[in-house]
Amino acid sequence: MAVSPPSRATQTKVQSDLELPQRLKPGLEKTPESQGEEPSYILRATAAAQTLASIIRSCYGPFGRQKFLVTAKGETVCTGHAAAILKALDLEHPAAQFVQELAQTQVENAGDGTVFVVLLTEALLEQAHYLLWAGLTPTQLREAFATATAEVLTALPSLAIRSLGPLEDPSWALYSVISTHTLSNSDYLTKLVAQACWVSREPNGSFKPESIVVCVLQGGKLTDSRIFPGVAIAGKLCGQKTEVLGDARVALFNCPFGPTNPFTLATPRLSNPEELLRFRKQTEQVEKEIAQLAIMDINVAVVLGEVNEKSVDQANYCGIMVIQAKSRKEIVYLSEKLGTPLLGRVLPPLEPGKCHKVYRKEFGDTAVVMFEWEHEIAPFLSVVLRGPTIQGLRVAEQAVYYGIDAFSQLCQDPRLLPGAGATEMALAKMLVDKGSRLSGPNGLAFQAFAQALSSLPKTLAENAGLAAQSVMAELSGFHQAGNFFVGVGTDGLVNVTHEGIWDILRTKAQGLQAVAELVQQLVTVDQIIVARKTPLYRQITDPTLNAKVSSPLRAKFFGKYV
Ligand SMILES: Nc1ncnc2c1ncn2[C@@H]1O[C@H](COP(=O)(O)OP(=O)(O)OP(=O)(O)O)[C@@H](O)[C@H]1O
Repeated sequence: MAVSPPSRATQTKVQSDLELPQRLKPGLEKTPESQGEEPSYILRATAAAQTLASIIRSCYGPFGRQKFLVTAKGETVCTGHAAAILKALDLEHPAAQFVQELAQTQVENAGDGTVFVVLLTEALLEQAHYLLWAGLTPTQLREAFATATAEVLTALPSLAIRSLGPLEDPSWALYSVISTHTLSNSDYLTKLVAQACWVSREPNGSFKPESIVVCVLQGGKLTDSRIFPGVAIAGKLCGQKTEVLGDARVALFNCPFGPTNPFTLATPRLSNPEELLRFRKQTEQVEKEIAQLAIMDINVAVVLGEVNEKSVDQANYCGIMVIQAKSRKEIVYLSEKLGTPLLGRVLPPLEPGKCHKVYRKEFGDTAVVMFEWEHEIAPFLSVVLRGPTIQGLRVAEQAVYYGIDAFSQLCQDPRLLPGAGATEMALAKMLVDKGSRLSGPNGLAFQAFAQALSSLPKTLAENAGLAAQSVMAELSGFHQAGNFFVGVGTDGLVNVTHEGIWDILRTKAQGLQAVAELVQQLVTVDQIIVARKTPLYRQITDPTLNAKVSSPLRAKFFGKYV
């Protein structure tokens, strides 16, 4: 039986009463005095984690909801991407900040599992709260949780029943991850990503996620999306020179291409001699700058900013192809891939970006600008996504990145686990079985961990709009009977091996390990100490302890904690 809330704690039975904390002994009732002993910090940390989890709980799984997110720049986006939602939150409670950081680290390291880590942390903290209330000391709890975590991490690989072969098409292994993050055409997108990943894989089996570039191009349908060798950008060609078909030498500019004052060469409005003089000087300066580019053999200029017509004429004259990038992301990509800096002035770079060809490629009713390398050293591949709306393209782009990260994980460890909550339920059953044979804190911690793990399939059921209690009872019945491949699907329980729902072992193991470490740390915290920006160091629990201004030496010592 799992660890229950305080009101039910008195009914919990494990083997040895002697080793149980006082409040878990049979027949012991909750007294008013004992209420005063609530471990208040853990209660507040649990409440903070609950608040955070409540924001993204509905995003978990393939039936997850979308949210309107108003970004700091005031832009409204519609997203179900938990990492983006979490990143946007301004949190005050340190426990919530730690959970937010944990989720961020998970997404950076594994590219997936954001909601999983937040929900599991919340559930484990809730269980920790009950156990501390019941009388376990923080040290006992931390050690017992560490034992339960070790048990889980040891058992986890034994549940990985499939593995991606080195020469196998990875579509089946990427489908769950991509379909969870797309609203439509999951099959098409999965095949596209699988093909891009498979082609980009090095002969020795390694894979660099950064070798795949995603370019979004509004218009058409998602099924018009394609893969091209090289880097594709949705930039606009500005001059007469529309291609460089060998030995391209590229410079990137994060500034206007031409005079910077409002009296641009195309529309001069000069009302006095000083303006005329300044205008002429600027024109000469720009001519010099563009001539300098030509002297240094630059034949492609990519500009993020305004492009002046007269400057383009000058570039045409010098044989320079001018491309106006549509977004900062595109030009940053190019800077990374070509290994040349993004310059704030029109100057020749010390090291220009080199590739074989730069040209416009017709693509359905539109075109992209391609940067291509010679075949044998072609280091990049572009997934060009089409779609009628920018919002839809953003979702698809995110799903592609999830797929690429998943493939990267699989290249490091090809093992996969049954998904849809089946693995969490199998682990929970194993912990309950082992926990019921253990006495004292370890037995309780095993049961608490099991309870926390089973909250994940329960959330999948809730998000699918199913009757969660009865689904969980049925799911538990199947797992008790040894059917470890049963999980939660759209209309109820499903056999995940038949449905092809797989989770990546490496991602799940990383998430479990990180959550367990954080919870073990949080259960031993008993206070929040806030170091103010002014040199006032005080405990927020006792405002009367306000220290006056500290000495410079003291300030120096505490400086590193501020
Ligand atoms: N078709 C499906 N039916 C049921 N469950 C599924 C299906 N596809 C994926 N899942 C399950 O959904 C869960 C993952 O959901 P999701 O991707 O939303 O969470 P996450 O990975 O923790 O967060 P994020 O992807 O935002 O980083 C896993 O348990 C996975 O097995």
